[in-house]
Amino acid sequence: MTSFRYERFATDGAARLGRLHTAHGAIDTPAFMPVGTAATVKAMQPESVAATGAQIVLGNTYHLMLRPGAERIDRLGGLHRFMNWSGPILTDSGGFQVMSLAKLRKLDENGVTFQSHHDGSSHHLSPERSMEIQRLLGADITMAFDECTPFPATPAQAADSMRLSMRWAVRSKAAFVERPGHGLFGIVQGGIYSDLRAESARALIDIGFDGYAVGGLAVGEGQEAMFATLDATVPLLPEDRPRYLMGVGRPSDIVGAVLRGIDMFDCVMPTRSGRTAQAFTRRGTVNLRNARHQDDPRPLEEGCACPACRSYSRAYLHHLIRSEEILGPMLLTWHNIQAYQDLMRDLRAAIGAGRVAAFAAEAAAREALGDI
Ligand SMILES: COC(=O)c1ccc(CCNc2nc3cc4nc(N)[nH]c(=O)c4cc3[nH]2)cc1
Repeated sequence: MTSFRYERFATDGAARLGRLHTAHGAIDTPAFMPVGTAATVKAMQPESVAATGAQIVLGNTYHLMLRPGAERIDRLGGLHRFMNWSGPILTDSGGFQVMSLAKLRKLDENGVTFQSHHDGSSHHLSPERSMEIQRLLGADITMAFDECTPFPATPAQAADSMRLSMRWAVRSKAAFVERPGHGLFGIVQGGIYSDLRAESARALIDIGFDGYAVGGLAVGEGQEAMFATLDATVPLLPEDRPRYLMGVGRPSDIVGAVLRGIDMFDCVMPTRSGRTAQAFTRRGTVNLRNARHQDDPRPLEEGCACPACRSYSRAYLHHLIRSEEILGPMLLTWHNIQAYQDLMRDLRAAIGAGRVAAFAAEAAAREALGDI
């Protein structure tokens, strides 16, 4: 039986090269998790997601509890079977999505009561119910039930919100059912305030988790404040456990966070942007709706191994987008997920070679070139 275990192979400054072992397989870190919110990485078949090199995907408690329902997925064999993904799955715990999507939310010490954004039906989430839902889904990595502190927040507001999340972290840990190869991650809160972040990190370490997420970021604070918060938070986290920065981000966000000791990421950007004709390349983003591509026979990105770059021209991708053909978002999504996985692969290689700072500078210089 696989035990949930993080191995660290090398460090380069604060950056780490590692591997996380779970019941459904191993994840090489630093890793990017494609977002599979409603039991699908939108516009991609699971075998295509695996072909990009992605080893773990993210699912959402909030969306799946509303539709099709956690008990239904459990009856059908769990989320891995349901979505035909045999690798590790991490599920977010629902608090963030409730606050960003649900209607008529009432938050109290016990949890959150809300109306579904689909049909207005009433629902409730608490640390205990969130742990039960993530167990029913069969998540390899369960996230503690927390409140993502809104931005901006005063120090007092951030402190109250963080301390609620810490009380919920205790209840999450108590309700989590330990199983071999399955882990529970705590989530650090505290807004952009270093002292609150330190208090939150200490509280979570005292409770004891299999991994530590940095939450409450990528909420509009900007890259500078995000990096400053990481500088104040990550050094306080145990070195022998994975660190996960939730909801991040653009390539430059990911590179900067890896340099600060983050091991795991998730973001809707590559998938959502792929559906709006935005392609990520090493020379920055490319808007394929732009007429400048209509006669361009070149691939989107030289050297990229994805189907879009191997078999099609920019002119064809532009045509698909303009024609609103379904193949357009499919190919661009695949490319973007491939581009993110290639970035993580390059970061892992650079850390292993002790040259991650040089790699970061080269990547920033390439991105600054802009597309040609
Ligand atoms: C095209 O790209 C986009 O539309 C797009 C939208 C949102 C984000 C930011 C997502 N940010 C974010 N996700 C998050 C998820 C979180 N989950 C929990 N449990 N706790 C948190 O504290 C938390 C913070 C987050 N911050 C990034 C990109």
